Order: sequence, then structure tokens, then C-alpha cells
Amino acid sequence: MIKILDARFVTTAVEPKGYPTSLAPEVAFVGRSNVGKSSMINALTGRRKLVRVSNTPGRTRTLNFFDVDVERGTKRHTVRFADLPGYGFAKVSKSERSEWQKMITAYLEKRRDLKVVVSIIDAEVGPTPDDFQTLDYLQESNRQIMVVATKIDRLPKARRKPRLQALAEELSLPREAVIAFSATEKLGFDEVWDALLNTLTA
Ligand SMILES: Nc1nc2c(ncn2[C@@H]2O[C@H](COP(=O)(O)OP(=O)(O)OP(=O)(O)O)[C@@H](O)[C@H]2O)c(=O)[nH]1
Repeated sequence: MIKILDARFVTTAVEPKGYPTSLAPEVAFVGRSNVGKSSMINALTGRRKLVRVSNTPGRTRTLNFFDVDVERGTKRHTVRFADLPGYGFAKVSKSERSEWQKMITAYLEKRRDLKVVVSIIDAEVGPTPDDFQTLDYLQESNRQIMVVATKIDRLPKARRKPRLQALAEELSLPREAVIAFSATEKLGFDEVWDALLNTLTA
């Protein structure tokens, strides 16, 4: 049984000197622009508007940090979430793309508190070439990765299991390594939190 006790915005940063000082193990969320990352963070923190959900894709241009106090059973934990700007948005210029790359690589290479990267895939659409590229990069950087397939509500119930199996195969991962999620139907909350806390407390 997972219970969110509190969730709060910490700070925004674009480069390492702006990162908040270490307090708690950190979980970073990455995904294609418009994949549903903000909605997922809001759902996981039990807050409707902690992260703004935009109708205009590609709005998040900074790293945003949040602290979440969570209770599982009798144990309390504080986990820091890092919301990374979405990738693969077609309308950005080359220079914006390279700024994005610099920002992300600096974070992923240097952040010592970073324990898990949640790679968010659209259950219906993905993985896209950009998703593969990001996952390859994360694997090369030896980061612990968790794959969450969101917007699973868009698939009829009978298609969900086979779709997750196919996604896992496409990503060369065991089936249980891909967690289904839906912010709109509130599916996967316990599963994602359990996986995160199991990894962070291992
Ligand atoms: N059906 C469905 N729609 C979702 C879900 N999560 C998000 N959406 C919708 O997908 C769109 C994008 O959601 P956001 O949460 O803003 O996505 P984002 O990845 O943060 O987008 P960027 O700001 O571009 O990085 C919105 O219209 C959401 O309402 C979900 O689980 N199911």
C-alpha cells in the first residue's frame, strides 16, 4: 500500500550549478515530447497540478526537481523526481536541439544522486527511433533504467497484455521490465512506485 504524504516543487535548473543539493535518491523521467510525462509525474505524486500539463508539446525546456514523501507499509521515504525536457519534438530548431542534448547529457553524466531513469514510452505508438536512441544512450551510460508504457487506456483491454509483450520484445527486455501506466485511468501507480522503491532501497 503506497501513500503519498507530500510533494513539492524544489527548483528549476538548466546547468549543473543550478541543480539542488543532494537530499534524497533521485529518479529522472525522460520521454518523447507529449508522451504524457507531466501527467505521469502528477499522477505519481497525487497532485493534479504539480507539473503543468501542456496542450502545446515541447514546452518543458528546463530540468525541474520535486521532492516526494511517500509511505509504503510502515516505512517513509523521500524521493527526488527530476523532470527532464521531452525529446523528439519536430518543430525545434537545430540549435535548440543541441542545447537540449547538452543539458541532458550534462545531467545524466554528472548527477551523482541519480539512481533510476524512468523511460516513458507511449504504449500505443512507441518505441520511436528517438526512444531507442535515448535507451541506447542510457544503457551505455550504465544508468539503471525502468520502462513505463503510458496511455495504456487507449488500447482495448484485450490488446494490452499482447502489446506489453511486443514492446518488451522490441526493447529486448524481459516482459516484467515494462510497466503499464495510465494517468487518466489511474493504472500502474502501485506498480511504478513499488518498482522505484524496490530499486532505491535495494
Ligand atoms: N489517454 C491518455 N492521455 C494522456 C495520458 N497522459 C497524458 N495524456 C494526454 O497527453 C497529452 C500530453 O500530456 P503531458 O502530460 O502534457 O505530456 P508531456 O510528456 O509532459 O509533454 P511535454 O510538455 O511536451 O513534454 C495531454 O493532452 C494529456 O492529457 C494517459 O495516461 N492517457
